[in-house]
Amino acid sequence: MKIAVLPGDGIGPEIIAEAVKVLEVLNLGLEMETAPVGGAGYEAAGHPLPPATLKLAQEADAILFGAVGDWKYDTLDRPLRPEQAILGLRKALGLFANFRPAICYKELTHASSLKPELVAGLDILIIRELTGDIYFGAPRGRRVAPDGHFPGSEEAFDTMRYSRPEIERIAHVAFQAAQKRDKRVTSVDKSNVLETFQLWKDVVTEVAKQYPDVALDHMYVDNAAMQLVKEPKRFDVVVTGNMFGDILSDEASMLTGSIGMLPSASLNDKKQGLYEPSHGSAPDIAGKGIANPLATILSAAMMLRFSLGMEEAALKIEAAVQKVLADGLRTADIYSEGTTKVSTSQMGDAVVKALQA
Ligand SMILES: NC(=O)c1ccc[n+]([C@@H]2O[C@H](COP(=O)([O-])OP(=O)(O)OC[C@H]3O[C@@H](n4cnc5c(N)ncnc54)[C@H](O)[C@@H]3O)[C@@H](O)[C@H]2O)c1
Ligand SMILES: CC(C)[C@H](C(=O)O)[C@@H](O)C(=O)O
Ligand SMILES: [Mg+2]
Repeated sequence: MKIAVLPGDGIGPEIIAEAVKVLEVLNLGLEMETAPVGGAGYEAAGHPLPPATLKLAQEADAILFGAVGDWKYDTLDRPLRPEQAILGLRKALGLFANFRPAICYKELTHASSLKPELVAGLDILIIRELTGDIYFGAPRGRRVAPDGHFPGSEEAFDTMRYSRPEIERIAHVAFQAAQKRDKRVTSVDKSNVLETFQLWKDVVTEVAKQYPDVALDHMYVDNAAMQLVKEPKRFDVVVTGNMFGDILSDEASMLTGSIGMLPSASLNDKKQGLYEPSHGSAPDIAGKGIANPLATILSAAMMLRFSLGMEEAALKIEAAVQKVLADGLRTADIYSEGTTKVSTSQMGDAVVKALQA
């Protein structure tokens, strides 16, 4: 099995190093090859997604991705910005289904932003459509007023769009995921305002008829943002569009204790997948050795499960993460009194040790 390892920028290389350590100790015979991406790709080859990196990703069975981006690239035009690398990979590989599980480990109920009783036992699966919506809709661009005189008259625009097949396939993914869980799907939209999400709601409702064993409800995104912090356990599977899913998954991460705990899997219809933490490159803490590597380590577990068919090894990693938390080890983002603060690499080492025990 060949894995493309793309560390990226900021804390990307720090957290990926820990996930690689964990995979190596399991001795699974994985062939891991590293390539630059994002700002690192721009520095190495003049493009955030260098052709050689894209080729490696296309040929791999799975991709383990860190994060891309840094404030210093904010002045670059869109095609050259580091973030285009992850968007380009998602599009090129057809990774339309993004799984972002928000699970609150019992050891972290006190690290959550909510009262412990609201998050105890929390297990939500956010399914975010990942290759459509306003992220990829055309046309998009900027327009200068014909007179060209007033900078203030410049206009910028993006297009929010979904086609019926795009909504159908993500709805099927959500209902099938719910069948293996608590059999409840909440479809999050903004159909009271947007044409795009009226179609979304109609299509999800139609697809639901094929899954009579799954209960479907619909919720507007503004209400969903509120319900997530009021009563998060009312949700089982949440299915939504690209942009709403981006925002709601960051919000949901704080129910689990930290954005550093939220893994993700982005899948196409061939089981090829890209696995990355839901967070970004965190330039504010990069190089300090304090980033939480657990979201990346848990993403590696998802990789073993979904793309490589190694369920047993995935379960081992998840159990090892639980063990280090039960032993009281915490990176700064999930630290609380009475626990032991550890660095990024100490956390990775502890997971390795738990796997060797
Ligand atoms: N998939 C990706 O590669 C991805 C995802 C999100 C953001 N980004 C990019 O990352 C850069 C920074 O964006 P941002 O600051 O808005 O979001 P971010 O997720 O990088 O950071 C937000 C906050 O969370 C903290 N944080 C994030 N990950 C952490 C971890 N593992 N452990 C501890 N704390 C952690 C950061 O220190 C910061 O305070 C931008 O260039 C953005 O575009 C990339
Ligand atoms: C970096 C950015 C393009 C990306 C997104 O918006 O999808 C990120 O926020 C994420 O959640 O993976
Ligand atoms: Mg995001």
